[in-house]
Amino acid sequence: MKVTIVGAGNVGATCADVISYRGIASEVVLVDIKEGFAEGKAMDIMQCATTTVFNTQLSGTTGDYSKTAGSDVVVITSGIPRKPGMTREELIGINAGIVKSVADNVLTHSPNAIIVVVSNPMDTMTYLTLKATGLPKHRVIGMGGALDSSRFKYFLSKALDKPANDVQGMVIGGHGDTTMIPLTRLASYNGVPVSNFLSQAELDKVAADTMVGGATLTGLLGTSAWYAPGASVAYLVDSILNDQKRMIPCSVFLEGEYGQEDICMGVPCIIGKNGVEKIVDVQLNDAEKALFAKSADAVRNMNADLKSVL
Ligand SMILES: NC(=O)C1=CN([C@@H]2O[C@H](COP(=O)(O)OP(=O)(O)OC[C@H]3O[C@@H](n4cnc5c(N)ncnc54)[C@H](O)[C@@H]3O)[C@@H](O)[C@H]2O)C=CC1
Ligand SMILES: O=C([O-])CC(=O)C(=O)O
Repeated sequence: MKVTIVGAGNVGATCADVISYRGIASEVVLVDIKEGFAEGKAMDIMQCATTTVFNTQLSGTTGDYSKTAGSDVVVITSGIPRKPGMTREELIGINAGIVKSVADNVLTHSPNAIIVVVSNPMDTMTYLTLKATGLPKHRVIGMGGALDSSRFKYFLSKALDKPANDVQGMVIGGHGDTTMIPLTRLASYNGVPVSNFLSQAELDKVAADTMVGGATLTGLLGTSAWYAPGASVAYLVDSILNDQKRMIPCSVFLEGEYGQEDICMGVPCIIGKNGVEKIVDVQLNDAEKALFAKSADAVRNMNADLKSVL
């Protein structure tokens, strides 16, 4: 199975690294516009093959999309990341043009690929990719919910003082500092509701920390995060390529689900070899439905800024 990752920067290269050492794909092509950059990242990662022990064939190219031909999955991470104090939404001006041209280039050589959109503002970039390419909705998947959910489980595990892998939970809604919806009501410690162990104030703090998880890391690192983002993309790609049918919150096109139309935002999806195979209705309560509607309003406002590129 072949994966192309466009953007060999922090997130793209980390994703290539995880896909390689976990043997998720047999072939990975990294693409960047910076001369020699993707080639260098690919060579560096390939020189781990005998120490972390993998057989994935990873190569890099400076903009030669013919090398990406026949990809099963294409991941778009090209674009600029935010700096401390910025929101993801402020990246739209530069990233929209990049994402649109990249999507056109990859589809010329891989007309059947499933596209995973990572560049921010991710929900709007996913909507742009879907509208600009005309691809069926099951083949355009925005990655955000997998990452936000892993951060949610991290903060829950800290509050519970229990291993993160014993914690279940999901974040839906937009992938923004104020639009994410950590579903604390449905989170559990090995099936037991976390509300059995944590007070409402503690749960509120977990939710608040999760929502600004990316901003906190951007403040600490000077640019946005990459280890968890890259690993989250690899997790999603694994579910597609290996037809795992995992339930992963992803930004997908809604046509009435969760009360929304003509928008891409995070909802729980079954992800398999066909991409988005099903949207799962988790039966939100009234308060959660109100949060989802508010989140959708914000994402829709952002999408309105696409008029100049669409
Ligand atoms: N959806 C999510 O959960 C997450 C999204 N992001 C977003 O992912 C994007 C990438 O972040 P980083 O990897 O940290 O940035 P980075 O700056 O390290 O890497 C971006 C790479 O894209 C390349 N690039 C720019 N234009 C290109 C083009 N037209 N064709 C090919 N390559 C091109 C750049 O040369 C650079 O190497 C940002 O927009 C960031 O906000 C980051 C983390 C999580
Ligand atoms: O925070 C950012 O700008 C990058 C991102 O989407 C994340 O790490 O969640």
